[in-house]
Amino acid sequence: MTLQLENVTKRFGDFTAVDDLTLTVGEGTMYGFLGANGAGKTTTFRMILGLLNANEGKITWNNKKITYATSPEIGYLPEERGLYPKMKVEDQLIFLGQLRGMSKADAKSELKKWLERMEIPHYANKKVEELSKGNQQKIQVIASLMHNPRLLILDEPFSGLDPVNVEMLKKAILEFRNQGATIVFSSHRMDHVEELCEQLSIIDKGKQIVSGTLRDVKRSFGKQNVRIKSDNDLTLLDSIAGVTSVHKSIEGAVYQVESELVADALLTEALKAGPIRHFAIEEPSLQDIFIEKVGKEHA
Ligand SMILES: Nc1ncnc2c1ncn2[C@@H]1O[C@H](COP(=O)(O)OP(=O)(O)OP(=O)(O)O)[C@@H](O)[C@H]1O
Repeated sequence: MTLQLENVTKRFGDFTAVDDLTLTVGEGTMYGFLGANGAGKTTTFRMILGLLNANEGKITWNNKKITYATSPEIGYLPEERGLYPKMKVEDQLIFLGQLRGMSKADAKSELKKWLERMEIPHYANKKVEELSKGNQQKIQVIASLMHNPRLLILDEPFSGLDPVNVEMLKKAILEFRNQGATIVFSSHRMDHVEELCEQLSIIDKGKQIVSGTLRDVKRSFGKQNVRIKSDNDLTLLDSIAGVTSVHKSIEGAVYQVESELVADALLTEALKAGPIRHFAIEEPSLQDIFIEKVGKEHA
């Protein structure tokens, strides 16, 4: 059960929102789809779901085009709210479950399970508009998962959720992954992507600028971070050749470096200033990679 996008392009008039995008997401894979605001993520999701037609290229799920007939296999969590504010939670979820091919009885029993799992069973008979933003997001999450889809397209799934609910949702998504579902999700939270995704793409102005496994993306970035905790003045370290950026904090600083030789030079210089409390060479974070790649493209 593979999702495949081949040379997909979407134009709105003269404007190209998605430009020649190719990617493959295999069964049991969690795929991070990253990009700055307006990069083309939601447009891509809408094309995958058949809500928008691509101008060029081909999109297939399990070697077939996604159509209304495929809809029971697909769970889509849109970024914008897609619930009826005046409708009761239970009625809403039954309605949405039925649209995904569930019987009324199945929808009823599944929604009950999910409301309990998400720790909001007492909201079943409330109108959606009476719920907080985060709880509305949980209802939307339930609507996208309750029919047990095999392909999950999640647009900013953690948006508006508190840390406890973020963990609850991560656990649920991971269970789907472990049962072999194919999952694509967008997020502006790089730490979530780093924690959950084996593979990822970064798109910028519709173009794919990075793609691959998390490990390969980090390796090919080429730079590392050196973290030093010290109570001494480390200003002299900022100008060492090969230091490409510096982030200072109360505890010390993190230096992005081009090689381990530069890390040696930083250690030597830091010790000249006095004792240090911590020294570590770390792999770059996805946040570092995103900021450098997307930032450079914008420059
Ligand atoms: N129906 C439309 N008509 C014209 N332009 C559109 C339309 N839909 C999207 N766009 C444009 O296409 C670009 C990509 O938008 P899209 O919503 O896919 O970005 P995104 O990556 O999801 O952004 P965000 O992170 O802000 O949600 C934007 O410049 C947007 O203005």
